[in-house]
Amino acid sequence: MSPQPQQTLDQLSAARLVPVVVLDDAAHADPLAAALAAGGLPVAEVTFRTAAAADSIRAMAARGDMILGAGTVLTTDQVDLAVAAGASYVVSPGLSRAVVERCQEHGILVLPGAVTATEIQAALELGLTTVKFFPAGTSGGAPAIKALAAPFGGVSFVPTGGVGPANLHEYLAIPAVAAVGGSWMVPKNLVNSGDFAEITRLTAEAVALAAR
Ligand SMILES: O=C(O)C(=O)C[C@H](O)[C@H](O)COP(=O)(O)O
Repeated sequence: MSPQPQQTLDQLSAARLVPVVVLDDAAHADPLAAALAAGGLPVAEVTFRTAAAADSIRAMAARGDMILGAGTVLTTDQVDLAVAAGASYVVSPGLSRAVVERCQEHGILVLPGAVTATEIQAALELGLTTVKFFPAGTSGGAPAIKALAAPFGGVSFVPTGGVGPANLHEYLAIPAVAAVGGSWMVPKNLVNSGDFAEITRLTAEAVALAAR
């Protein structure tokens, strides 16, 4: 049984950071999860950009210590695969009614991308109050979120795309920001070369920065 959407959102808000993971090989999933947990961040958004996504989520879920989501979810079939693999939340680059409604049927948290007032209103009409703000950097960044948070007082945002150590604080300082997502602590080259110690170091550094 998946956790309730609010429970998952509370976990992500407490973590403040959501590592966005692209795995070419599900064999890397368990050591990567171990590296993230060792860095103090047992959280991952495993993207459906690769065929290894569902098996990677399954391998990470088997550990029992991860807050696991599926990213780049574009179809209802991917929602079903993600939930069956053990994901407790789903992230989409944009707002798809079909994807949102399938997540709601499963009773799991869904974070669709929304960067305009119109997109946020569409999310509200689907009963959502948290959206992914993607791609954050090229959609106006922190000033855009502040401007949108004014009329949409009850909405919270998870900015992702172009977020890193240099601008993390601009986003986390905004009360409407629940957490930020990013791939900077899990670079693909380190995953593929098996340098999990460096991933733990980058993760611990990110956790320390977010706590400041
Ligand atoms: O398409 C999706 O649903 C995604 O998951 C997009 C990723 O969240 C961002 O591409 C990560 O952005 P960077 O941290 O700048 O690498």
